[in-house]
Amino acid sequence: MALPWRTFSAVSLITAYFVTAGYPSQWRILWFVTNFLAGWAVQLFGFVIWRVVLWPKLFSPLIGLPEPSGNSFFNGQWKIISEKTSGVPMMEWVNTIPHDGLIRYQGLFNIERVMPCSAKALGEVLVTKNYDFQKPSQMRWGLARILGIGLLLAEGEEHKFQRRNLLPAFAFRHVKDLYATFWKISREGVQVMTEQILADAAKGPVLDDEKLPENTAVTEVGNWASRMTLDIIGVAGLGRDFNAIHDPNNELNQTYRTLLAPNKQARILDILSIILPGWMVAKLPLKRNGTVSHAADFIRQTCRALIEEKKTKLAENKLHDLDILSVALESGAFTDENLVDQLMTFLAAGHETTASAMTWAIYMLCLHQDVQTRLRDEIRSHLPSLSEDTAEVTSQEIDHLPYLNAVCNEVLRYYPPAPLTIREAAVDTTICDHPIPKGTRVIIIPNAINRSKSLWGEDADKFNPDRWLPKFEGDKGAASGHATSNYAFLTFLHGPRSCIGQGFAKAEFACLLAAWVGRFQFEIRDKAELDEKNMVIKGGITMRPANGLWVKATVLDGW
Ligand code: HEM
Repeated sequence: MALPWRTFSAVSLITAYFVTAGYPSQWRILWFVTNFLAGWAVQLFGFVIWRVVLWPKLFSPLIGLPEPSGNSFFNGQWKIISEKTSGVPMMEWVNTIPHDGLIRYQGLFNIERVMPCSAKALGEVLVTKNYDFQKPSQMRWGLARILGIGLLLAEGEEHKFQRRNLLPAFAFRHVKDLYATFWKISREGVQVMTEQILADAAKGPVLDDEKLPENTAVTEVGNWASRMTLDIIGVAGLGRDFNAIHDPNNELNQTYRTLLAPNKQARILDILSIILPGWMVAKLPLKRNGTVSHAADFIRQTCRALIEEKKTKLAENKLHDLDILSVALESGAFTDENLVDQLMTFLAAGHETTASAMTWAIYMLCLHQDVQTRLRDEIRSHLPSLSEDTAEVTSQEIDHLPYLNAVCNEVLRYYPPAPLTIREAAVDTTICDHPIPKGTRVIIIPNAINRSKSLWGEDADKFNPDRWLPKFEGDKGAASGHATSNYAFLTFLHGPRSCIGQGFAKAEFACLLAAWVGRFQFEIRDKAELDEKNMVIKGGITMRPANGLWVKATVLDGW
C-alpha cells in the first residue's frame, strides 16, 4: 500500500509544467506550485478511493476467502488488531472461522492480509514457494538500522549465499561443543541472582505487609533473562564476554533495553512506515529516530571492534575459538562490513528471543506448580549441582532429560517469542491454488498456528508438556508434540528462512531453565496474574509481559 509518491510527483510536475506554460512569468511560479499541489491532491484522492474502498471491496481476487466479521468501513479489523497483542485476534479466528487453509483480513486503510492456516498453505509459503514471498521493504528498512542487512534481512540470491556460508557455524556438531559454555554462564548468572535474592531477603522480606518465606525476595525475571542471554550470545556467538550478568548498567545491555522498551514514537513510526518509504520515515525529526541512530552506531562500533580482534588472532594463527563469529570468519566468505551486519543480526535475534522464552517459562511454571516441582526433581536427580564450580554438562545430558525438553518445547509452542512475521508476494503467485497478487501481505502467525485446534486437537489451548512425551515405546509422534503436522509448530518457522539459530537457542534455553529451576522456587507476585487473561502483554518483534514478570523467588538448599 506504499504511496507511489514518485509517480505522483512526476505526473504533478509534468501537468503543472504544461498547464502553466502560457502564463505570464510573474505569476508562473505561484500557479506552478498551485497546480503541482492540486495534481498531488487529485491523485491522492483517487488512490485512496481505489485502495481503501474499490479494490478491497469490489475487485481484489482475495474477496471470497473466509474472513472475520464486523469490519469497519475504512479500517477493517484494525481496532481489534491494534488493541490486542500481536497474533491474539488471529488465535481466535484460526479456531472459529471455517477455512480451507487461508483466512483473509483487513487492517488499517483496509489493507488486505492473508493468513496461511493449514499445513499445505504454510508448506507453500515457507518451503516450496519460499522465494515468492519476501520481507516487505518497509519492514526491512526499519529493522536494517539495528540489524544490518545480515541473514535475517537479505533476500534472493544474497540470502542463499549467506545462509549456505553460515550454516556450518550453526550445525549440531558445532553447537554441541557450546553446551559447556551455556552451562557455565547459566551457573554464573544463577550465582549472581542468588546473591541478590539473599541480600534483598535479608533486608526484610516484606511485600504489601505480607511476610515472605525465608530466603525469598521479589524480583523481575525478564531483566535477569536478558542479561544472561546477552552474555551467552556474547561468549558463544561472538567470543566476547559483555559482562551484563555482573553489570546491569552495561552499555550494550542498556542500549537494547532502550530500543526495546515500549515507546509511543516508535509506534507512530511503525504506522507511518505503512504508507511512507522507510528512508523517509527514518529521516523524520522525531526523538525516537535519534535514539535509534545513536544505538545503531554504538552496536555497529562494538561489532566492528570484535571483528578486528578476531582478525588479528586469525592473522597470528591463534584463532582456535568455538564461537560462531570465528567459524564464519574462517570460512573467508564474508567481507568485514558484511560480517558486521551478521553480528548485529545475531546479537539482536539471538538474545531477546531466548530471554522472552525464559520469561514465559517462569510464568508458566508459576501457574503450574506441579510442572515446576516435577521438572526440579528431574533436574536435581540428573544434573550436577550448581555449587560444583568445575562440573560440566554435555549435550547428551541435557538432550536426554525428557521432561526438561518437553517443558521447553511446550513453552515455545504456547508462547512463541516471535508471535508473527510478515511476507509480501514478490510476484503474482498462488497459495493452495488461490491467486495471490504481487504485493499482497502474507502474515505468518506462530501465536495462532501453535494453538490451532485443527492441528493440535481440542486441547491446543492448554499448557501441557506431557504432549511432548512418548505415550508408548517407540512413539514417533512425541517428537512433534503429537500434532497432525510438523507445520503446527511454527516458533522457528520452517524451510530456507527458518531460524538458523534454532539448535543453539533450544540448547541455551534448556541449560538456563535447568539452572534456574534447580536453584529457585518461583511464585507469581501479583495473584491476579494467575489468570492469564490479566497478564498484559507487550507485542512487537518479541512478546513479553508489558510490565515485566515480577515473581517471589526462593533460594532452595540442597543442589
Ligand atoms: C527462542 C529463541 C529464538 C526464536 C523463537 C527464534 C525465532 C526465529 C524466527 C521466527 C525466525 C524467522 C523470522 C522471519 O523470517 O521472519 C528467525 C530467524 C533467524 N534467527 Fe532466530 N530465534 C531464536 C533464537 C535465535 C538465536 C539464538 C540466533 C543466533 C544465534 C538466531 C538467529 C536467527 C537468524 C540469523 C535468523 C534469520 C534466518 C534466515 O532468514 O535465514 N535466532 N528466528
